[in-house]
Amino acid sequence: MLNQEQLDRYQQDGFIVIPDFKTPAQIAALRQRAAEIVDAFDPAQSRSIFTTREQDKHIDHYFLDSATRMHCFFEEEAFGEDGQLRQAKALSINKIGHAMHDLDPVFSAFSRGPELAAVARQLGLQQPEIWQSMYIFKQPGIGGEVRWHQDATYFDTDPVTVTTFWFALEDASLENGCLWAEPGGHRTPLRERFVREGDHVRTEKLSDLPWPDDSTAVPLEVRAGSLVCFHGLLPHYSAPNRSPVSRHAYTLHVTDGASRYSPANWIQRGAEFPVRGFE
Ligand SMILES: O=C(O)CCC(=O)C(=O)O
Ligand SMILES: [Fe+2]
Repeated sequence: MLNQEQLDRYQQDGFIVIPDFKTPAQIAALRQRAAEIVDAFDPAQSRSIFTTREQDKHIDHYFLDSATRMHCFFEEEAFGEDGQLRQAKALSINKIGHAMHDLDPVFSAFSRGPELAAVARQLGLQQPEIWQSMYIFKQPGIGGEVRWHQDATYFDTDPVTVTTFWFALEDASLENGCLWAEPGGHRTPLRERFVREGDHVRTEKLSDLPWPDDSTAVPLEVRAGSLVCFHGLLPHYSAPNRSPVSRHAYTLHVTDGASRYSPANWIQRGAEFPVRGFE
């Protein structure tokens, strides 16, 4: 799948863009399925329109439970001061997460197959384990920023093996909030760790190293169908989407079963719902 030059580039930069990895038909099927999940979603389930402390607890549970389910999360700017949605529900959801790749046949088919298995192998994942899937809408007008982070913050393993497989389902541009990354930034240390303690999660600061800015980071403007793979220590970010055009993407976070997966990671799987790879 990848030639030596592309693999060298991955080592050098910490990311690689593979154009035309998915066909328009594959993308259409995933978009259709996502739209159906959103359509079936009852906003009262997430309780995210309430802001009291009691309700915050529900939001926590709604988030933690999503590790093994398919939950819809609203954009932060989805609601007006009157507590009502500012645009249609279908244009208000920030993302669906986090187990569609195992629970839904359409998502599972998109998330697996010999091509993905081959890329994972070439990137050094001996025993790929897909922990999480996210369908990110980056809605027109209100699509939220994803602040600078490293994905190893959320998928801590020893050694670091988490690798992100990010699929553009629409053209991603500077206007609609494409990804930004810092070439070579995968050689910087882990800055934060997201730790689960029972029903709570917290973020531990590990390093004072600053995040990149647009003097060193580059925008990853890619066409629909592109696959972007990146290293778990690569700092990345995406800006708010103030444009009238959405920026749908689908992303998988994958570790190597040969590395030790931290028992403090927020997503855990057991024999009742085992973690699977690309096969
Ligand atoms: O799509 C985005 O804006 C951010 C995605 C991301 O952080 C990821 O896939 O790890
Ligand atoms: Fe990320």
